[in-house]
Amino acid sequence: MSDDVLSRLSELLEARKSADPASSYVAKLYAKGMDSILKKVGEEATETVIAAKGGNKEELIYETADLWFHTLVMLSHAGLQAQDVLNELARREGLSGIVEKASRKE
Ligand SMILES: N=c1c2ncn([C@@H]3O[C@H](COP(=O)(O)OP(=O)(O)OP(=O)(O)O)[C@@H](O)[C@H]3O)c2ncn1[C@@H]1O[C@H](COP(=O)(O)O)[C@@H](O)[C@H]1O
Repeated sequence: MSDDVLSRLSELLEARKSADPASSYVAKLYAKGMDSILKKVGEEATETVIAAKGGNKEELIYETADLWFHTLVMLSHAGLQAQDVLNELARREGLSGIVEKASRKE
């Protein structure tokens, strides 16, 4: 598979589905279930907003990484991967290209 960070992390999150919750943070989250994962996503989203308001770029990067990571765990628990979201963004990019071309013709 591809060697980018998101792909590697997606593979790791998939592998953690059969890992021991005692030795893995991700396996522990899976064992707690979707509601607990969503609670973490909500907390990390709030911490990201607070960091953005605070204006410290390092804090914002750190909290956004926490948020992205927990949304990846959420997707994985739902049977999805980062690539599914990247595909949707690519589809929208394609759509905006079509809209741009159409508006240039007008
Ligand atoms: N990228 C991450 C990552 N980002 C954040 N976190 C964890 O997410 C948690 C963030 O939650 P908080 O800041 O609220 O800290 P906390 O109080 O310890 O969290 P809670 O106990 O309240 O859930 C911390 O425990 C971090 O360690 C991560 N844990 C794991 N990964 C990746 O996932 C891989 C698999 O991890 P394990 O399953 O632990 O092997 C690792 O190799 C990493 O690549």
